[in-house]
Amino acid sequence: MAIKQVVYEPLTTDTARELSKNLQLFNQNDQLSAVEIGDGNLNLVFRIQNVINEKSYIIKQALPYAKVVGTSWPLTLDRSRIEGESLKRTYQLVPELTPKVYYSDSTLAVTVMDDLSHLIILRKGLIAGNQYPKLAKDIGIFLAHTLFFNSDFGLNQQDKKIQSSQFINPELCKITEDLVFTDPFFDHDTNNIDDTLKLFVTETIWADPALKLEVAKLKQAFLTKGETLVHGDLHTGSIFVSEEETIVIDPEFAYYGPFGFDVGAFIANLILNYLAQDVHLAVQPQKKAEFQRYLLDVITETWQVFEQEFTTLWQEHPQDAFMNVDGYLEQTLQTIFSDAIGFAGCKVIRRMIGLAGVEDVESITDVNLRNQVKKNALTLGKKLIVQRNELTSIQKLVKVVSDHA
Ligand SMILES: Nc1ncnc2c1ncn2[C@@H]1O[C@H](COP(=O)(O)OP(=O)(O)O)[C@@H](O)[C@H]1O
Ligand SMILES: CSC[C@H]1O[C@H](OP(=O)(O)O)[C@H](O)[C@@H]1O
Repeated sequence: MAIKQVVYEPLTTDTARELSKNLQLFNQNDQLSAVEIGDGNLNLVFRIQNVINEKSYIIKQALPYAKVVGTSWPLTLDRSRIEGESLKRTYQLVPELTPKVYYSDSTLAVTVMDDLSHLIILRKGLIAGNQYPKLAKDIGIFLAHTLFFNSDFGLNQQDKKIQSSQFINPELCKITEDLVFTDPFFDHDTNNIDDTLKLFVTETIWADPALKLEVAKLKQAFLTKGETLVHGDLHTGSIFVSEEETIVIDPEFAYYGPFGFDVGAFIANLILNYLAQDVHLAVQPQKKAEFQRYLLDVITETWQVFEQEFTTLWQEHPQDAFMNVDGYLEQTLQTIFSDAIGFAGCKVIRRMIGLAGVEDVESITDVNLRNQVKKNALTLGKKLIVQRNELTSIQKLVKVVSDHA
């Protein structure tokens, strides 16, 4: 094993290659290639590969600032520790859906994990119009097992308190509090709004007090509901897929938060792809209808699998004396569902007008067509937030999406 690094410094391809040899991931004489492949908003990601036998690893390193903005936005390196610890905990619960961590160092802020380059990032796969038959089942299972077994329902309640203290993540939570729950709902300078969309945003979002009241409640839930260890950023860019595999990466926003948060993030990003397909597949109406149907089926099946699996875990692994009380499970699931819809609405809106848009929509080059998708998303996001307590079944949610024009 390597001698522990005592000073932080950002890796280069050369030092990343050297680190992988020091960690004995490879033999000293192996010829290695090293490439920085990070395309996310925050971190460096190096792929190190033996050029002869093609064995490879990923070294992810946090930078002391937010890469998308630059050094003017300092950011804690502790997010790397959180990500490593979250991946390890998740691997205990759902190993087939999580990359294995081989090494982590909180000083150097690195996590060494499986290379998943044989898979594709879900967002890219969906933009290309690909369907993934295992996706809904896998994410439903992922959500049920991680959310249940890290909560007071499925984890010894003393152990849960101790575990929650390892996932205090104030700086990354603040990013979400600002970028998801606050800035998009005001005329804030972090927002990224085309001039031609500003009037619509002003009238539809910023001037709607009823919407703001509901967002305030959802933000309060994010701030105070320490129910379970959530991934914290479960968008379609955080999921690797193929026809056979689904692997969830990038839990640096993990913290003890509301059950519905990850469910809502996943649904929101499927909805954004759904709306963007109005443009991407405009010239193939039949394929568009079929693909959008597929996306709605993924939303439906994910929730149904989550609900069934959560119910089974609740019945088979209860940690609380009240869990066999009539109606408790049903009420818990209903609250998770309405929270999830509200969070989904906030996430849809933030990706349309806040910092850090999504490729599904930003890749639409015609500004008028892009704005039309954004307007649809903003009004649908609003509906989800305001109507979340009336949308009491997955069928009702899917109908709101498919009826939305
Ligand atoms: N384990 C991995 N295997 C292969 N590629 C990866 C892996 N982890 C990350 N990547 C690549 O790096 C990109 C950014 O990774 P991500 O964890 O999302 O970084 P960030 O935290 O900056 O968003 C991913 O979109 C993917 O292309
Ligand atoms: C300044 S961070 C913006 C945004 O980036 C994160 O996503 P990712 O790193 O996975 O692309 C997260 O969603 C943050 O809200």
